[in-house]
Amino acid sequence: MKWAEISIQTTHEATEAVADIFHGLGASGVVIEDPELVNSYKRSGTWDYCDIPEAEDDSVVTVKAYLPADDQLDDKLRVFERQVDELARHDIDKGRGLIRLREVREEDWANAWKAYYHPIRVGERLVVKPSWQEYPAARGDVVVELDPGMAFGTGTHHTTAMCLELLEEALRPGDTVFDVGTGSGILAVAAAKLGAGEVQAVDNDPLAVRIAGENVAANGTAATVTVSEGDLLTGLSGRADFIIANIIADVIIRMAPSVPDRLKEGGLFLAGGVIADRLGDVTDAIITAGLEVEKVLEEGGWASILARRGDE
Ligand SMILES: C[S@@+](CC[C@H](N)C(=O)[O-])C[C@H]1O[C@@H](n2cnc3c(N)ncnc32)[C@H](O)[C@@H]1O
Repeated sequence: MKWAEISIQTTHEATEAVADIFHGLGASGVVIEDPELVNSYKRSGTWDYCDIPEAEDDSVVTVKAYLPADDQLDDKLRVFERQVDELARHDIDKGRGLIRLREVREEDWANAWKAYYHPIRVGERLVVKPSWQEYPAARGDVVVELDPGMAFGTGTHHTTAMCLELLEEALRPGDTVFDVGTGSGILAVAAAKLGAGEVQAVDNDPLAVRIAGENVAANGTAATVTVSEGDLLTGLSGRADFIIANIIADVIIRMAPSVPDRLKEGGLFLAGGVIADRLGDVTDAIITAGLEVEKVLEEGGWASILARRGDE
């Protein structure tokens, strides 16, 4: 089968929205090439090997997707261009917006994203590594082995990394955790490995549910983590000590009012996926819902918020 690789040069801010547009067009794979992340990992020395050259302008992110090169391709391209232009209506800057098209063989793209994925250390103890790479674990390391496939969440994105850091810092052994928008399952698996007693993970994308289930099993955490398809907190049972939602600002704002009722007294809410410009809106929504903001992390234009439900 012939495939078309469509790539667009865009901004950090527009990356997720562009990836969503590609997914909406039925893309079988979306690859995000973020030179800022690559450069920061190369400089930090956490990658043992990397054949990606250092980028001169690390503000330009390339998002690539793969679509069948069939008679619907032209129509899909037109829809893609229109939807990217419409991002401006949501105050999202598409940046250069340069779109390229090339034909590729299936075997080329199926593994394209792997070049960008190496073991990384997050926080004090967590190490996230792809299954095909060896990592000699040091004493005390908590290793999460992860093949994200086409689901979001390798740990290299700022939002995931900050959530992992805050999770490691604040999770208590035995906690019940809800992971809303689990993607690859990375935070759910990390929570289980950090000692959570029970993790209920949910995503509204069936592909993510399948991939998260595979990662949960591959990490030997299936006794602790359940993964199901669902919208936000609906479908999750009981109350949690720790609710994580690494999604996007608008979705967090939408779910905030229902969070306190689903948290035990003193429980924590960790919200990620918030672009820095929307931090104020999201913290307002969290405070209005009745939670106390305890900590905010900001990195690479993204923010994560840790908030607590006080005692009654
Ligand atoms: C940015 S990814 C985060 C993935 C992973 N938790 C991480 O931290 O890397 C957000 C995920 O939220 C899911 N999502 C978006 N809206 C949702 C909703 N209303 N209910 C459940 N999941 C949702 C998406 O499908 C996607 O997998």
